[in-house]
Amino acid sequence: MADQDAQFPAGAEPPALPTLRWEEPPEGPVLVLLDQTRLPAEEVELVCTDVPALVQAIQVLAVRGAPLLGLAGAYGVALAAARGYDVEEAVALLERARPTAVNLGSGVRHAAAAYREAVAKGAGSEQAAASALAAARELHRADAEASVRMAAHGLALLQELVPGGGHRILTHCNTGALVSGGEGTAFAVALAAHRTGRLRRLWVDETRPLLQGARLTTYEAARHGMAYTLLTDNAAGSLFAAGEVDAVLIGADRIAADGSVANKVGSYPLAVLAKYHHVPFIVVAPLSTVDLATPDGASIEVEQRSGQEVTEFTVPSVLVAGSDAGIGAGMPVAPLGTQAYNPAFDVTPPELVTAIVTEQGAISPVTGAALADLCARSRQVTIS
Ligand SMILES: CSC[C@@H](O)[C@@H](O)C(=O)COP(=O)(O)O
Repeated sequence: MADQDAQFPAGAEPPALPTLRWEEPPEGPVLVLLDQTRLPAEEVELVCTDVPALVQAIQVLAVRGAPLLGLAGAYGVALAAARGYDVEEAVALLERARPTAVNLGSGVRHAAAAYREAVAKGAGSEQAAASALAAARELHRADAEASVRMAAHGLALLQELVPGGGHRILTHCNTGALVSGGEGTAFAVALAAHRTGRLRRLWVDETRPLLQGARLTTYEAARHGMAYTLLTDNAAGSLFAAGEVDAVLIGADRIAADGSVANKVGSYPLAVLAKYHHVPFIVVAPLSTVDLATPDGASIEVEQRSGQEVTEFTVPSVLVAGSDAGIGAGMPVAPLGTQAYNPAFDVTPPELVTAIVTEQGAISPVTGAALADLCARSRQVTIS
C-alpha cells in the first residue's frame, strides 16, 4: 500500500486547480482544460478550439466527472456559437459524447436554450453566442456554490452518523476540484473534514481500469496535505473487515427518480460491503445530477468502454511521462484476443444508500418520495 501522511501545516492551502476555463485570445475563443489523462505525471493544458476536439477530450476522459462534464458541455455550445460553427450540430455531438452522466446533456441543453432564446428574440450571432456563454458561466458559478454547500451539509451529516473523533473515509473514483467548478462533491466533504481536523484517514480506491483514484484523488489529497492511503479496489473488503472504515463517501453520475445511484464501476460492491459491515454509505451530488425523468436504476444507460482499457494498462502518462500516446495505447497484460467486460459505471439501489447529500441538504432514508420532495423544495428556493 502506498501511504502518504499529512505533510503540510494546517491552513496552507494550494492554489485552485485550473480545471477548466474560457479564454479569448486574439485568434478566437478557446476552452482550456487541464488534461486529466496526464495527471499526476504532468500538468498539461489542452486547448480546445472546436467541438470535435472537446468531444474527443470528453471521450478519452481528459475532462471527466459529472459536474465538470456539464460545464464542458455548456462551454462547448458557447464555443461553437462564438466561433460560428453550426450550434445544433455541436449540441448533437456533445450530448452523445458519453451517455451516463446526466449533467453533460443538461449542461449542453442549458446553454443551447439560452442561445436559441436569444436567436428567437432576434439577437445577432455575437449576441446569441454571448447568451450561451453567460449560461455556461452561470452553471459554473452555481456548481462552485453547490460544492461549498454540499461540503457543509456532508460534514454535518458525517458528524451525526459517525460521532466522535477522526473519521476514516473510504472513497472511490475522483470527486474533487478536477470534476467541478468548485472543490467537488464527496471529496469536498472529506476536505472539509480535513480542514476542521476531523479526517483521520482518506482511503482511496485505485479505481480500475483508468485509475481515477490512484492518479487523481491521490493528487488532490496530496496537494491539500490530507492523510491518505491508496488501496487496490479489491482490498476494500479486508479494510471493512478490519474495522478501518467509518463511512464511504462517493459521488454520482446520475441519480434516478427512485434514488438509484449510477457512479463509477466499483461503487455498488462498496455499498454491499458497507451494508454488511454497518458502515454509512453516503452519496454526495448536486441536484443537477438528479434525473427525475429516469424512473429507476434499470433505466440508466451505463457506458460500455473498450475492452482494451482492461486488457492493457492504458494510462501511459503514468507509465511514460512525456508520452503523447493518450489513453488507449498501453501495455498489454492479457493474451491477444482476450475479451473484456468494461462497464464504466454501476448502479447502487436506494436501499443500500444511507443518505444522499445535495446542496439543498440531505435525505435519509433514500426514497423516491424524499428525492422528489427535495427537488420540489429546491425549485421553490430557486424561484423565490
Ligand atoms: C462528482 S464526480 C461523480 C462521478 O462523476 C464520479 O464519481 C465518476 O464516476 C466519474 O467517472 P468518469 O468515468 O471518471 O467520468
